[in-house]
Amino acid sequence: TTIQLDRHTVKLGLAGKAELLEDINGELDLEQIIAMHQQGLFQPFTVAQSNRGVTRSHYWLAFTLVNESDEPLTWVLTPETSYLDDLTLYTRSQQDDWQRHVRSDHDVFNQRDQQYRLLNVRYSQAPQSTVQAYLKLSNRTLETVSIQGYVSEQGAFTDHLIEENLLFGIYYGLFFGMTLFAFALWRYSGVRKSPYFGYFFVYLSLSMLMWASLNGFSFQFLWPQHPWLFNQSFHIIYLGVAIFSFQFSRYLLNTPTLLPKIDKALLGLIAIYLLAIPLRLLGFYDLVLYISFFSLLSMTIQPLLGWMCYQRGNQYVVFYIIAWIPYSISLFASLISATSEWSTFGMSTLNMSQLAVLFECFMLVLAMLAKMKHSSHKLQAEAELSMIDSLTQLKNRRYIEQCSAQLAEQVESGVEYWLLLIDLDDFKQINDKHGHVVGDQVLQELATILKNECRSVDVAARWGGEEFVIITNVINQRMALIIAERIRRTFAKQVSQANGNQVPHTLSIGLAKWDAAGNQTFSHCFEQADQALYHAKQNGRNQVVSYHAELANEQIVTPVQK
Ligand SMILES: Nc1nc2c(ncn2[C@@H]2O[C@H](COP(=O)(O)OP(=O)(O)OP(=O)(O)O)[C@@H](O)[C@H]2O)c(=O)[nH]1
Repeated sequence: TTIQLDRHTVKLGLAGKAELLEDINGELDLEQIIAMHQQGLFQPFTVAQSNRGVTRSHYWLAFTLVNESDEPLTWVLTPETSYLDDLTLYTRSQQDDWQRHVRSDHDVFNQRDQQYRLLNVRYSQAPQSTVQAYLKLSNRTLETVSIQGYVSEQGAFTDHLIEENLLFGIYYGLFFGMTLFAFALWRYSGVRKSPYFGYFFVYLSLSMLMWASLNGFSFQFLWPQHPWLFNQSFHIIYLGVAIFSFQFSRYLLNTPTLLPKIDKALLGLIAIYLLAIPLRLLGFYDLVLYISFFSLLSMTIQPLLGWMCYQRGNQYVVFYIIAWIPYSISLFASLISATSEWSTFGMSTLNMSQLAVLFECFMLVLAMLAKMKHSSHKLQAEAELSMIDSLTQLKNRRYIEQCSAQLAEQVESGVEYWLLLIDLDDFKQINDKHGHVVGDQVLQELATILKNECRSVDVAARWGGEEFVIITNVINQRMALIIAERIRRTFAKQVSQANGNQVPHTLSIGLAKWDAAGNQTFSHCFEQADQALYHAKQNGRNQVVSYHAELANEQIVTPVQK
């Protein structure tokens, strides 16, 4: 049970080098402890005994520190956990009197010997000397207890701190970088109304706060003057982390729609966690401690939630599932370590969790990106669907309006568009004679002809009722007339069949050149095509009429062979 110190001693664990005594009621004083030690009531302290679970017990560690060098040596003693309430160290050098060093996380930060995130005692040991020590670790309330302690030579400890701070600097730098990136994503990508971003930010902030509390940085940087804030708030922070992680998941995964029953259960859990917050403020400490640990434990079901949503077709949640797996495993291990005596991992699981939460948040940002991409595809698909005519599966009038505006913007000089306005002849009679269903069938047959007669670069659409539109960019009027004439003839030849009856039909076409490059508006061109169509109807139907300037005054239209 002796600890040999030298200039290179860094974080030398007391396990294996100390003896342990549990003081269940915390009533024993130094005299009694010394007597019990002499009676052999202490037992060897091993790593396996460091996790004590949730307890009110106080613990004593007895050990001896030896400085064999010819120089004085200053050492620093630190505990395992940041949230230890009280640390009392009794030391006796050679035959001197016993000295008592009392440290508490209820004291303001700058009272600490070493400005370090964990409580500590600094002690200068004379050359060639032996120091006998009893270390008492205790909490003022029910708490998860891990009783390891570490001794370091001060110079070596300072070097170690440089490394540790660098690592934590990188860690928090990555966290803040990610927060900024997520914020920029939210601010500039048009998803400002998506609630999952809001929940993500709160979850991220609370997670950082929770881990800053658990690793002790909160005492150093967040509330150095008000350490009581930690003891009053940490269960509420746990609850907040759980509440916001579930809210984030509900919105990201869309559980209300995909998993309605499970979603109700999640809402139930959230309600319990919310209720626990005022209970804690009212003083129900022990109950809320267990609820808050349970809330963290319940978070580990989230990869499963992701998996269930994935199976129901939410393919974009893959990143979400990957995000949660390492964090769930390490959170689970941390909780087992903290609340039971089974695990020998000690607090290394907390370090694992800290790394895992960084990875998790990074993957959750990717998950949100994936969701945004998915949503924009869905919106695009919906937008496309809203521009399709359901009866004929041709594009509809809305599409033509949008597409003509785009064509007008992008048109290059020298490109000519031609507009064909197609209208069935006496369609009302077809409906009246054969019924609406047959009328629909005729419209569908015409749509098929238009699809076949158009090239992929042309646009064919149903303008409304029994009127159709084609925009084509053939090189001259002759080509446009050929296409129009081919459509007219094919439709006239193809007699429809309905209930054993033949349904003959014809159509008329008004043709107009759309001088988009010359700033002619589409609606102006449409009017001209409409005038041409009017003349075709006036002139006996079943024909193509091409618009020209004198048309409005002419009685005779341009006939095309029937
Ligand atoms: N079956 C069916 N009929 C439709 C649809 N949309 C419009 N109609 C009918 O199309 C007919 C158009 O009639 P009118 O505007 O008088 O034109 P028309 O009978 O074709 O005469 P002209 O155009 O002058 O040759 C009306 O009876 C509408 O009810 C549809 O989606 N399905």
